[in-house]
Amino acid sequence: MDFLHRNGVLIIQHLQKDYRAYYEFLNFMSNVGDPRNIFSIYFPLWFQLNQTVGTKMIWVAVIGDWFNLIFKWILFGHRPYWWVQETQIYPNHSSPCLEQFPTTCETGPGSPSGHAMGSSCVWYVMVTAAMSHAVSRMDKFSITLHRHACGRGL
Ligand SMILES: O=P(O)(O)OC[C@H]1O[C@@H](O)[C@H](O)[C@@H](O)[C@@H]1O
Repeated sequence: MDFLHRNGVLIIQHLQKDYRAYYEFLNFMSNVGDPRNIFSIYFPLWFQLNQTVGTKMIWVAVIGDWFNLIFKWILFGHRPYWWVQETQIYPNHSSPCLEQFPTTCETGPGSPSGHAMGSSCVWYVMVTAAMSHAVSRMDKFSITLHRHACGRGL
């Protein structure tokens, strides 16, 4: 497990150091995808616009959270922020410094991340809904164009 945690810490350091310029964007994406928004914003909103997407949202929240809970019970993984303080693999107090954010300040087991699982599900449902909406509009537009062209004898 130490091997996994060590590599996880390296990835976090890489993201926090080399992608600092994208902080606002990544934070925005993370906040928009926050699963807690499903119940208060996305489900009521999507259910009005499209019942299928609204229902998908609520299932994603329920099934996603359930899976996350089961995986957390099984793995019971450390969070990188406390693991770097507790592990013995960094000699002479050379443990890396990881930046924390309000969403990462959680006390329960950290692996797998509920936030990562939930946000990717939210984004998946929203992006696929937007894409199928765009495709159906394009289809309608091309049918109208085709009819128009046929009507003019082109
Ligand atoms: O398991 P993780 O990654 O700490 O994420 C859990 C948290 O993820 C957040 O997105 C949710 O809003 C919180 O309610 C939840 O506790």
